[in-house]
Amino acid sequence: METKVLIVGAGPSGLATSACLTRHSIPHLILEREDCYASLWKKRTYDRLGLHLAKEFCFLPHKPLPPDAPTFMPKDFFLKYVDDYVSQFNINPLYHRTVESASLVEAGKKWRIEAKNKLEGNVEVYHAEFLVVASGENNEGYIPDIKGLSSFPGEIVHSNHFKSGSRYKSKDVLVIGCGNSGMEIAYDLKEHGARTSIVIRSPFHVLTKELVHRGMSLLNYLPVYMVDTLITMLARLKYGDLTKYGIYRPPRGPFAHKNVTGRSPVIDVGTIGKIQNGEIEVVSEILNIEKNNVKFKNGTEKNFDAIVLATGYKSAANKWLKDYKYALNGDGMPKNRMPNHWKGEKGLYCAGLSRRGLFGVSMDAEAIANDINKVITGQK
Ligand SMILES: Cc1cc2nc3c(=O)[nH]c(=O)nc-3n(C[C@H](O)[C@H](O)[C@H](O)COP(=O)(O)OP(=O)(O)OC[C@H]3O[C@@H](n4cnc5c(N)ncnc54)[C@H](O)[C@@H]3O)c2cc1C
Ligand SMILES: NC(=O)C1=CN([C@@H]2O[C@H](COP(=O)(O)OP(=O)(O)OC[C@H]3O[C@@H](n4cnc5c(N)ncnc54)[C@H](OP(=O)(O)O)[C@@H]3O)[C@@H](O)[C@H]2O)C=CC1
Ligand SMILES: O=C(O)C(=O)Cc1c[nH]c2ccccc12
Repeated sequence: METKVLIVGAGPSGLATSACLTRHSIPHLILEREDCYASLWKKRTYDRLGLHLAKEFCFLPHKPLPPDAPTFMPKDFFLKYVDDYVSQFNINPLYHRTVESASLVEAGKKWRIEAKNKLEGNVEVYHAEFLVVASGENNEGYIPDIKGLSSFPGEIVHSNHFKSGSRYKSKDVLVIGCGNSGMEIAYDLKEHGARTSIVIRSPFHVLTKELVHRGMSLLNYLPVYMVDTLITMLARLKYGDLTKYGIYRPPRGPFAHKNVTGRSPVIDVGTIGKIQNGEIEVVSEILNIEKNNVKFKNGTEKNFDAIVLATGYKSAANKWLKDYKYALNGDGMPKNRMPNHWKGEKGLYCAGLSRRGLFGVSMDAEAIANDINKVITGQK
């Protein structure tokens, strides 16, 4: 099948790019491996997830949020907005299509895309002038190489399959990873009566969602270092010294740290209080696992019934994008630096790979559609 633009993935990035292309009347197709759009949000997030960022940073292009949107939206409120977005822009992804390869053909003028149709069991071939990678920076769970992990006889679940702590009442559960997923899952486990421990091995910032909101608003007027100084000071006042729990702040401030490393500050949902009052135990880096027994670098050891790997994600675009070098590096992330990270060569683009959440998604989608429109109209 021939199309002008082919978009891989019907998450917020693919949907936003589709809406922006439609506004330029540019024909396109979206291929999605699942049976629905926004599959990360619908199928691979835990029940209690709500948006950590305020509503002014969490909408898609050309459609404001409804006036009754709360400052911090619950997941279902955001998903209802996405439903309305899809209807308004009449977006019709082709579902059950897993893109398995994409390469340049016809002397570098076209992209040839192969997708497995999971319903029919056959491979479909598409040709497009422009290819947009919108398969997500959270595409695959990252599973670290931890010595002895495979000997663990209990349940091991990655955070993208974790739904709720309700199944773990009175169990000893170890959460590995203390990003936003690990910290919130630890809280959820404790709320459901699990005896919960969390591995903390590197420094990170702890803020409230209100502090992040205030910081992001101030960034419109003040330089990053000033906002960082102010927000870190307010966070210190709120949380006090957390080093006795093994929680250290990185040398850079929270927004500079996000800009440089892509790592978000932990937006506390109540986990810190549970760590401070001893309900959740902090443990150090893992030395090795032997059956149910986990040994930690500080010499302690403990038996666990289940492990949650909240160890982060990776982009898996390089697995299918054979000619990735025109836009991505070896990790499947943009090779160009901001603000031109979304633009590759030979008609290749990437949306939603800049670690800037939905705000970044919207900016990429608009930039990509405008650029494709410029190329097409320039060609005429
Ligand atoms: C737990 C969690 C909470 C988050 N909360 C927030 C938040 O509150 N605010 C915020 O701004 N950001 C948040 N984010 C960041 C999140 O990445 C973005 O909100 C958003 O989902 C990115 O959209 P996307 O379309 O780029 O990627 P995704 O939402 O991951 O969508 C990618 C789509 O591509 C499909 N796909 C992948 N590979 C293929 C293939 N080979 N063939 C066909 N289809 C494919 C997938 O099935 C998926 O539907 C959160 C992320 C996680 C993991
Ligand atoms: N409500 C919301 O808005 C939410 C947003 N998110 C966002 O989704 C994205 C993904 O977050 P998340 O899933 O937390 O992933 P992150 O990549 O942010 O965090 C991964 C964590 O795993 C740790 N880790 C990795 N390997 C090991 C190991 N071998 N041993 C011990 N620890 C290890 C990392 O520690 P180290 O630093 O030492 O490598 C880090 O603490 C982020 O941008 C996050 O902000 C997530 C949840 C909720
Ligand atoms: O939810 C995330 O991790 C995001 O990537 C969203 C985001 C973009 N910029 C930020 C600054 C501070 C905290 C979260 C984010």
